Amino acid sequence: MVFSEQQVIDWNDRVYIIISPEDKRKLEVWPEKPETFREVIHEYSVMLRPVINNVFKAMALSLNLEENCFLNQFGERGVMFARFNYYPRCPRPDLVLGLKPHADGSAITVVLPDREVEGLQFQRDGQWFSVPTIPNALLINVGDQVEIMSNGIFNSPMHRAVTNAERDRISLAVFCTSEEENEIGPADGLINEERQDCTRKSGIIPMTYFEYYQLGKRPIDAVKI
Ligand SMILES: O=C(O)CCC(=O)C(=O)O
Ligand SMILES: [Fe+2]
Repeated sequence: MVFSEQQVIDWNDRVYIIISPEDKRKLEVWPEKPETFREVIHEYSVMLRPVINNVFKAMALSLNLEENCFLNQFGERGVMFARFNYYPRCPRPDLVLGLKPHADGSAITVVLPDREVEGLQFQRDGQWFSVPTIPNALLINVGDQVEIMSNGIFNSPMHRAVTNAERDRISLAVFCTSEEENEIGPADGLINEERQDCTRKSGIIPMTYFEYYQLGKRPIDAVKI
């Protein structure tokens, strides 16, 4: 999305569509080719649901919380936004990023990274670490909504995609974002004397998200107290 002339453009082409719930799909903008696209993406979205449910439950249990507390905030009709990223090889990888540093605005993001070409990096203690390629593995990333639901215990990490001069790279990121009507807040049991509520109750508005992204800011900072 282009908001200003000064904006630094990311080195990637993308298709960005809602894949679930089914009645939110805008099929008129879905690619028609390859011909199997719709069927495969439908199957993928159906099969992701139990994976997502299990991840939310495991996260809640790991904090000794009621198993459905994150899942309920996500909702039966939590939305899956799919972003198909294509990063062409780039003549100046020293100057150009595929995706600028950002944290995801989702609850969790399920990434199907390129099978062979590395490019995704996460930041820790000011340093960037590359995610190794593991064919057919899914990478689950915590987004801002889970940082809020877990009252800051699970961090939504900064990450970026770098470019390279030799090979094109592709990835599919599915942003699992709570049902629009649901207000996100820290789960019961996570607010106590030691750990006060660290965010205002809110969902994160997608338009604000992309504006913040271009400015290199984290939208979650807008809801922090
Ligand atoms: O290209 C990747 O591996 C990750 C993409 C990503 O972080 C995103 O689309 O938000
Ligand atoms: Fe991301």
